[in-house]
Amino acid sequence: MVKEALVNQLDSFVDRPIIPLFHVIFKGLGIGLSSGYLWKKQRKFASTHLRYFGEGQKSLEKYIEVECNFLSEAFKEEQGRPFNPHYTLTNAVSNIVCSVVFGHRFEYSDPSYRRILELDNEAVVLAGSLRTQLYDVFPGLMKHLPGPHQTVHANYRQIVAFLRKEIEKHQEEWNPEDPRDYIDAYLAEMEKKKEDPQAGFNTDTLLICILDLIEAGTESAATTLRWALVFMMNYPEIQEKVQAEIDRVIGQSRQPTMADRPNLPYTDAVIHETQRYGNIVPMGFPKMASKDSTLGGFFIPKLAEIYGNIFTVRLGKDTFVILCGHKMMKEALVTQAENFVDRPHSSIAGRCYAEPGAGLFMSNGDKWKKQRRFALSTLRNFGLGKSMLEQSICEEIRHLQEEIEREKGGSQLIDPAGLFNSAVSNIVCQLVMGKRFDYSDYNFQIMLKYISESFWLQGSIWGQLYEAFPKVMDYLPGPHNKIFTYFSAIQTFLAEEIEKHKKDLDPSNPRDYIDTFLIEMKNHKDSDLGFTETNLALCSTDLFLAGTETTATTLLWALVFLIQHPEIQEMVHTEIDTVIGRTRLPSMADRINLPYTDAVIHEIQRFGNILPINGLRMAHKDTTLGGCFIPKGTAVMPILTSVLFDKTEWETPDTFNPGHFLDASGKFVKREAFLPFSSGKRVCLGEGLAKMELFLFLVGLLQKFSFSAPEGVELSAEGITGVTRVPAPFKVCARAR
Ligand code: HEM
Repeated sequence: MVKEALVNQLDSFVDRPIIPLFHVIFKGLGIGLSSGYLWKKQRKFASTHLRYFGEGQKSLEKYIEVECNFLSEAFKEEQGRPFNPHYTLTNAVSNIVCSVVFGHRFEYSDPSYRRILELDNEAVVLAGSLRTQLYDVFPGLMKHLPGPHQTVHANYRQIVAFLRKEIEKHQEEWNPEDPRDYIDAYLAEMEKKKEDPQAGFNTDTLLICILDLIEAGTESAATTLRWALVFMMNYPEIQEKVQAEIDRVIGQSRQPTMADRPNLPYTDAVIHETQRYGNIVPMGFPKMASKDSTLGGFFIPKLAEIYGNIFTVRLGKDTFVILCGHKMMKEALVTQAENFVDRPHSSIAGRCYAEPGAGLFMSNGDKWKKQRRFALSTLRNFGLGKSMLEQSICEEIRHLQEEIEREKGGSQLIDPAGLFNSAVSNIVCQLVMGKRFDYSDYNFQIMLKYISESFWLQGSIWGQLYEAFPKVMDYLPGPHNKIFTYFSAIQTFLAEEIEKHKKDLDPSNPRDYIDTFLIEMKNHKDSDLGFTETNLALCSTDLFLAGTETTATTLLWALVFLIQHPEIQEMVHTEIDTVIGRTRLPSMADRINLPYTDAVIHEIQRFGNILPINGLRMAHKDTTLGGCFIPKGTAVMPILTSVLFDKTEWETPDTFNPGHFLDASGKFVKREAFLPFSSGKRVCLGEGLAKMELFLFLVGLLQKFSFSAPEGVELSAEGITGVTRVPAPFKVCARAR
């Protein structure tokens, strides 16, 4: 996996993320924590010049030979008594880098350099502690609080002041004709690179570069040598064999050289094993995905190419079994439907849903079965499959068309996200609350904003931190708290609607889901199947949330893809003109006569891939899947990306190609691996509704408008992934046809 990320995908994972603790001092400069162009230039300069002043020339070996003498003398002075070798060793190792960078070494007895080494060692140790890592999560807050992070910053400031003096001395004595060391060479490069400020050759970057070189060149090698001492003491027989080999090959009188290495295979093996077993940088340094290679989105399916279609991933304290590819998904969600029907515990849901096991999305067992069946039949009664719902959607299309006309004004530009959210949400509001909201309704708009933001927050690092450390996060400030504030505001919004419904409820004439539920409650006074008022608010919230974000996001992707492929948009226009014309509104009966448009809508859903990791599932009992034993209670992640982009199912998986859904004669064809709504017993409850909305809204919009990007703007298909994968915010030009 490490090879896959760092070697095979080296371009995707070359950058460093911003680590707030270090950013205060390093500011993205230098070599170790920089990214992009600056990193490339600084790294290239450093590797070339380290080679020039050391490697490849005799001088580095000479420096080390001299230092070895000093070190042996210092050890001898202890006369076999126990002593702490820490700082003598560290100073010796550090002197090698100092010779290359500053052109001189420091005496072991020099108190000022000893102090720098102590400060650095303390900073490195503290930086890895749990309390200091809190700084990375809450930098804004922690910078005002006492704690080890303050020591880390204070230590680095003293080290930086020390290094700045070295640079100033070099600047005073600088002779461009005779560069003595790394700093001199860098000063010359600063003169040369004046025209290229992005490369970052200035004294601030120099300072951080030498901090990087000194720190990395000191701590790491010195720590490895300390481990070597530990292992030699713990394994005296190995120490003896190394000594025997050295005695035989080099003897006691002359110093070693690199040319001796091939003749010391046992010693060489011991050094390698010391590095492996010492494991001094256990976590590596964090790398940042510079392209969209998200775990759930596209990276995990890549892993499937190496590990097969079923494997385990640990995220924090949680373990997930990952399922990839259409065949594995079918085996789990359809063939073994009963075994994988439940959802695992989620700390976020646990806090949101006041009643345990409430709602539609997260509930399990009999309660879920009953509530799902009730919701489906109620939605059917109020419209699905009936012209009533089609009429509501068509009425909403008229409102949407008017809003687009109003918003675009002279510039022709509209911001589609808010409009689509309002229009789509109004359909589910009709079904659940029996009413639609005006697009200018303040409260409604606030709810829509809360929905989008909480979907994003739940999938963000904040949501993930909450899932991993709920007890700690409960007490900490941060954006994760908004998830709960928003959820409870949405729930209150629905609870108020329920109160209103209770006042004018006519049991013989239910108007919507809320009315039907209130009536049903009377038949379930003694059951625990979730027919309570709290659960009504929670189920309504689920329908409102799931019914808004998903379909609106798919419509946004539709605009992105149709604008990126104007020839496809034109073919859809032509088909609609031929079959429906431009005056009457579309109906579901038209779908069969619009095979190309239908194929385009399916391809938008496939390529849009709006729920990349699907809903989580849990093994209901011990079972076997793909030959692997899955114990009861294991969380399972059926990755939808891996089905919608399955190389064995789609002719051109990585291309937007409506041809995936058309046969040679242009007829629409269904595809088994088309699973944006997932599959099995927990398949999306709103699939029928969503399909109807997507068809009617898209055809209604394309009948009236041609869409394009504003002059000079290229829309991106990269997407921002929270729980859903949404396009980055964009504006479009809507021209009336
Ligand atoms: C393009 C639009 C939509 C897409 C792509 C979509 C996709 C999904 C997916 C992938 C799941 C998880 C299924 C699983 O765990 O296997 C789901 C669940 C669900 N969806 Fe949708 N959905 C969409 C629209 C809607 C709409 C309009 C509604 C409103 C009625 C809705 C209501 C639900 C509910 C209530 C669940 C939970 C079902 C359960 O756990 O039993 N969805 N959806």
